[in-house]
Amino acid sequence: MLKGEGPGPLPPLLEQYVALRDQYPDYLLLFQVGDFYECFGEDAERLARALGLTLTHKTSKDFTTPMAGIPIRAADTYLEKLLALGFRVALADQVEPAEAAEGLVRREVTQLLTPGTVVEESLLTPEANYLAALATGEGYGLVFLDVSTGEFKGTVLYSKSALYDELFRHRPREVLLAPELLENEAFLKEFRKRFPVMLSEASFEPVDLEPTLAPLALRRAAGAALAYARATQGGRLAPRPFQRYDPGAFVHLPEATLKALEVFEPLLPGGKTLLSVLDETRTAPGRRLLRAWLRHPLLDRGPLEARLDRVERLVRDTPLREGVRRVLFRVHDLERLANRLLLNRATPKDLLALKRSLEALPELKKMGALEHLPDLLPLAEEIGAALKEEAPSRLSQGGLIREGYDPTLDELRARARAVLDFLARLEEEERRRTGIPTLKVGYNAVFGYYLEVTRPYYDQVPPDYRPVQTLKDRQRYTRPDLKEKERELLLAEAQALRREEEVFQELRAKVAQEAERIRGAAQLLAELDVYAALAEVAVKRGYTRPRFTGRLRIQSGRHPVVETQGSFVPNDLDMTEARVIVLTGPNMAGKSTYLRQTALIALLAQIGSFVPAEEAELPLFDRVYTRIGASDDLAGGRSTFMVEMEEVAQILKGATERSLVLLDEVGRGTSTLDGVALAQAVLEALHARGAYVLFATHYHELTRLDLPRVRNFHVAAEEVGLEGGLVFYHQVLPGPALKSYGVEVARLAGVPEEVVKRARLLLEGLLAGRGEGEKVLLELLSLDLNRLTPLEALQALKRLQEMARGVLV
Ligand SMILES: Nc1ncnc2c1ncn2[C@@H]1O[C@H](COP(=O)(O)OP(=O)(O)OP(=O)(O)O)[C@@H](O)[C@H]1O
Repeated sequence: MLKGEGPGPLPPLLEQYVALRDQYPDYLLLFQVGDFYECFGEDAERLARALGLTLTHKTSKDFTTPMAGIPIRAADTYLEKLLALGFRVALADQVEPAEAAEGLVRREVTQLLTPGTVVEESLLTPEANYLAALATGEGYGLVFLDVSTGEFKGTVLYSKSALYDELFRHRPREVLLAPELLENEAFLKEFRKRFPVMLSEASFEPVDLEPTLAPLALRRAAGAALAYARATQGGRLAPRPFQRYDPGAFVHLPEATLKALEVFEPLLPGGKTLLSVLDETRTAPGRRLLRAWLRHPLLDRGPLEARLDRVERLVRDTPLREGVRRVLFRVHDLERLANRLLLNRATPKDLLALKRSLEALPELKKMGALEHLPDLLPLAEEIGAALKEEAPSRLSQGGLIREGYDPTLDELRARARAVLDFLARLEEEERRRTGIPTLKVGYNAVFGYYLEVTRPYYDQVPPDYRPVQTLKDRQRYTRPDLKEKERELLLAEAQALRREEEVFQELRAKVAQEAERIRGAAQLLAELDVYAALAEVAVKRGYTRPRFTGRLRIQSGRHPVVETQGSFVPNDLDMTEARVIVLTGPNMAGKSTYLRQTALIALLAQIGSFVPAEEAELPLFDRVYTRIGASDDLAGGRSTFMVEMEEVAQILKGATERSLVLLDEVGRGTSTLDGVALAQAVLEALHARGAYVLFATHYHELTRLDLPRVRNFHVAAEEVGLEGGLVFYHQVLPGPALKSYGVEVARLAGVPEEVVKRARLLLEGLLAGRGEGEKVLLELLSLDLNRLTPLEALQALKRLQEMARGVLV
């Protein structure tokens, strides 16, 4: 019922509102009243709260209820906001003109908008807009559908962490959960925490997928996505053939890695991302494809070299690169255009955009940028022959079809024009006939065309004029033949308008037959766009082509994002012999940056991009793991240390000899002794595994690790002056750092002098005293006597003795 006060039945308007609203219980119903969309009752309160609107009251005789509304003129802005807030919105429009209505205007729900299914260009960004559906069975069946482009794909995942990784990668705006998941409270709770997104219900009836062997969980999820999307689109949907993909066929990039490397999103608001540095694309499909590549870097050399060849060609051939980018600038979002064609939603403006885009393609062919582009020029010519260059955006306005395209239309227009000519001549003729110099032909909505005579000439009005309206100083008349002409004109105009619509629809249907070829062209253009963008970045920033030699050796590598923000000191990395690098150096020296740049270079190489280095030899990594920084999961209720160890556990479970692992201060979240012990054990395990590990740490104990493939490096910094000022060189050099400078950095940060002094004193005490002694004991206890060879035992003894000597001196 409607929240309100007052006895008796609802006023009729509100009754109509409630009836429609109750048909769409999961939606916020916006109800057109004239120039506004209104909500009443509790929904009015929700709307006002969500959008910060003032709440008013709808009051009639003995009834009052809260009311809030948005102007239809500015509806898009508000709708966008509502969708972003996770509302589903139903638009109930007036479907007949108010003047034509007998009593209450008829209203119907004309559009259902949900975050994951919008197709209105005004409510979309150029990014992919995914609706996801999730069902269980032999694993998690996860399906993504982008209603705006028709992209439709899915995969089966066998662990929750893989599931969340995949969700994080795609960032769907709405997720449909199968009933067994919606009813599983524990799952739901965790899901909400890990992946806060709008959840919706749908019927999970399985559909057939190619290949028909697809597991039930996948077929159910696909069925749910299709059914839900179809319902919001009024039954119209044009999905592309379902694509089943295997995340294992790509480099594994866990959520933590994408976050830590700031691939798509900055860690701090306003920060720059890898994507923002790379995104020199010129078209929306190109931008979406670049994102897709970054989501799924490749494992195999063949396709990577092919991509690199394409990029290299555009790097070397500057006129070609510039030409391509210039042409692409004129190409519209062909993917979404093709989709709108298939849905019968393309507007005249869409067809013109299509025409302009298609016209640009032969130029690309001529340049030699794309050989296999389908020839769609005839289609562009057809559109050009039919539509005027400045077609109105709405069909109902008419005037969009060119003269000479359709004989029937020309004939109707000629008829209308003849009447207009007659009316134009009429004024002249009647003035002559009646001798009234002020006689005028005019038009208004009530009387149609009329003849107007001013008072002084009333006696000259001829007998065939019939008065229709008297004003203060003038009189308006009509004439039987005038009425007739007017009817003729209106009829011809209405018929012409209808014919225009028919012609447009025929044209659209004809163009829609080529939608698949347009999609094909869109795909090729998107790729070209990405190659050109990567080439542009490579030239602009001085990247080089990586070589997949199986060795990890980077000369003068840089961080692709940090280097754009100021001067940057390039650094080398050579892990030909080494597998573990222990990196020490004061805070702020550049350890994290060095770690990240290594992974970013590898990632860039494995999407087929040039890399920020003078020279880069790389293996093909299968996974990139990171454990960087304190990613508190306060919302998830897990402590920093707990999160850290969970991530470490994942890494230890998954890392192979082809994996790249970045560890930044692992162990920091707990007591020093625990931390050192854990860090060492983790390093030893990864070392045994043969993974490529970069380990940044303040635990100088770790620089004494005695393993064959461990190397020590440090980031250079220097103390200047007696007061312990610190200069950072950001230079990575062999050997461990001599000390950690933590106290000096604290001083730089403005910690009061007396505290710094006290810390220095304490530090000296610690260095000289107990701390070291404890480490000797720890080392002693960590020896596994059952597994030591006599030689190793002797070496350990020697090391212990040296350490003990250090303590006592
Ligand atoms: N090679 C470099 N050239 C120029 N500036 C750099 C370089 N490396 C790092 N920086 C800058 O130095 C600052 C500190 O870098 P980073 O965070 O990597 O230090 P860190 O050693 O990891 O510090 P902490 O131990 O406190 O985490 C950053 O602002 C970064 O932009």
